[in-house]
Amino acid sequence: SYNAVTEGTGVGVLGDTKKLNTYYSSGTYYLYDTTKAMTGVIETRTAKNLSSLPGSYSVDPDDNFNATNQRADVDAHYYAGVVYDYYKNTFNRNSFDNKGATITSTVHYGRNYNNAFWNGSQMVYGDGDGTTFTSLSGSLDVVGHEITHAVTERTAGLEYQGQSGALNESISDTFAMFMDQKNFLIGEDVYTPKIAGDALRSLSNPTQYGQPENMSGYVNTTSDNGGVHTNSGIPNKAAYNTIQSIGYDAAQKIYYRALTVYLSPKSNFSAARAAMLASAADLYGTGSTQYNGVASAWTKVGVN
Ligand SMILES: Cc1cc(C(=O)NCC(F)(F)F)no1
Ligand SMILES: [Ca+2]
Ligand SMILES: [Ca+2]
Ligand SMILES: [Zn+2]
Repeated sequence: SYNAVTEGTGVGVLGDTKKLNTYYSSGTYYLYDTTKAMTGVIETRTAKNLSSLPGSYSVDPDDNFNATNQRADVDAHYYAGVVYDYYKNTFNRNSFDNKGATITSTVHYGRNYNNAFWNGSQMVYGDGDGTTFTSLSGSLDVVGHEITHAVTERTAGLEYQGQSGALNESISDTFAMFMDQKNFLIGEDVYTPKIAGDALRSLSNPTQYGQPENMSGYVNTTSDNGGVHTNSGIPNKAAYNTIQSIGYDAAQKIYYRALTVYLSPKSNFSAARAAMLASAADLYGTGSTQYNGVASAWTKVGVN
């Protein structure tokens, strides 16, 4: 038998059919995408509900990944490709390291695991418990959020605690919005599958899910690395304000330049405002509509 780049099909977490970039070798099809302009590949694996990583390749005998227990694998693979394409097509960034690193995703991690994370080397997704979450790879904004943690790690390196940690979280939520422009919600496709219309977080209305949306509401706590998933509501609202005032394209260019040129490990919210303004000045000039839109976006959330 021979090896070949193939195109398969799959059914995702929400029951939607999609085309997949797969690979044929010795009678088996793999979720192994060699079609991107990278030195590495996009590969998807399964932990088979145990917790050893990276687990074994997700495979299928006929290149139609339509079994119920393959749905999380299908979406992790498909959305990783969407995220790769977003960074390459929008900013000419070649994977999270800008050197074409392989993107490895592992699904079916643990049992009833209600979360997803970047572990420093790869993506990891739980199946959820069916009440709080369904399989977490089923949502582009979750996949975009997690892979953006890898980008942040290789660029600004924002320390994951306190204000820099909340900013780290907000960068991931914000780029998830840039990739998935249908709403300003995070996780709505996989959060509480039995309840319609809710989400894990909202960037337009952080308070709806218990997050502050102004510096006056900053939560000082020791839990969750100093409340990184709570205080992210403040820069998230600033990002929403920015998009509302200058649009997605200018906003994403400003955010990417801030992330890759101006932000650094200990940057706090005030440093973020300065980084965004410096980026807006570089790209559009001080006093430009974009510059002024950024300034007011952050002033409105109490960050100067
Ligand atoms: C509390 C809390 C929220 C998160 C979170 O955002 N996880 C990433 C996501 F992509 F799964 F949403 N983790 O702990
Ligand atoms: Ca969303
Ligand atoms: Ca829900
Ligand atoms: Zn995160």
